[in-house]
Amino acid sequence: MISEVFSSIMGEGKFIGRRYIFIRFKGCPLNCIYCDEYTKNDMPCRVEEVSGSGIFKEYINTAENNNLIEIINKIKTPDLFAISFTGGEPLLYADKIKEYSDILNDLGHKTHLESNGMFPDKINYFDYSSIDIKLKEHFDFNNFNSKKYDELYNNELKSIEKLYNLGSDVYGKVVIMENTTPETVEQVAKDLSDIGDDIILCIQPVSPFKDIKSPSQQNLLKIMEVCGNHLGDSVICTSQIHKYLGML
Ligand SMILES: C[S@@+](CC[C@H](N)C(=O)[O-])C[C@H]1O[C@@H](n2cnc3c(N)ncnc32)[C@H](O)[C@@H]1O
Ligand SMILES: Nc1nc2[nH]cc(C(=O)O)c2c(=O)[nH]1
Ligand code: SF4
Ligand SMILES: [Mg+2]
Repeated sequence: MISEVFSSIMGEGKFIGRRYIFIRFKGCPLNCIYCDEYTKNDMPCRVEEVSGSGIFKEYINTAENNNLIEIINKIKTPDLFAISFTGGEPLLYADKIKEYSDILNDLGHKTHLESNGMFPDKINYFDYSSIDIKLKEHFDFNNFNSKKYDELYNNELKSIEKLYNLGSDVYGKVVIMENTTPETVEQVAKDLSDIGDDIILCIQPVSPFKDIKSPSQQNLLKIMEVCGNHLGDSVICTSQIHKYLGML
């Protein structure tokens, strides 16, 4: 179920720079061509021994609440902002994560969901939530047809709306690549603004991955501007700072 637990700086999205504990869950039904975590799905579970040390101990099973909660108590730090449930796709384990997040909230911690939004029916309340809005170009279209994509996109909007209505501090994130067009992302911004014009859209230039390249400065800025037509200044560029810092 869990592939790793570690403490680091939030490297993406609206809360970039904040101290987090990340709980990464295994497995994902999607296969985004840029995904930098896909290979972790078949790793044995590893848990950081000392907060931020990057020194891990392998565990066979952290599925028990007391074990995971114990681990969090051991690696939490005074600057801890929130605990992220990520993956893979964490909502594959929605019931278990609901249990964990209720315990963590009772212990005074904030929770953060990092999800691809494909399971709106599995959405529960999280203090913070990031829904990664996928674009058609994020998939190898040999196994991802237009009908399947439209269903995914609509589910992502439903997940954002559900989290918004639950009172979660929810934001959208969209990875843009070298050839992503402003029109494509503008549609995302328009659809988000129909849910709530105070929802932040994070434009995340892809970190180079295999032969996938980042967008030019001009393209990035053009994309942000057209999104601003719908979301005003609720548009921010966030690129994976943990990679620049050489951190997990
Ligand atoms: C690994 S996914 C796990 C959570 C969830 N499945 C999702 O897609 O949001 C976490 C985030 O990593 C980001 N990501 C993965 N690979 C990336 C890359 N090469 N460049 C930029 N962001 C990337 C995506 O924005 C994604 O939201
Ligand atoms: N530092 C750091 N920040 C992150 N924000 C989202 C991440 C993810 O993989 O879900 C991530 C990650 O893997 N590392
Ligand atoms: S949905 Fe998230 S975990 Fe799954 S392949 Fe895409 S980026 Fe990776
Ligand atoms: Mg990551």
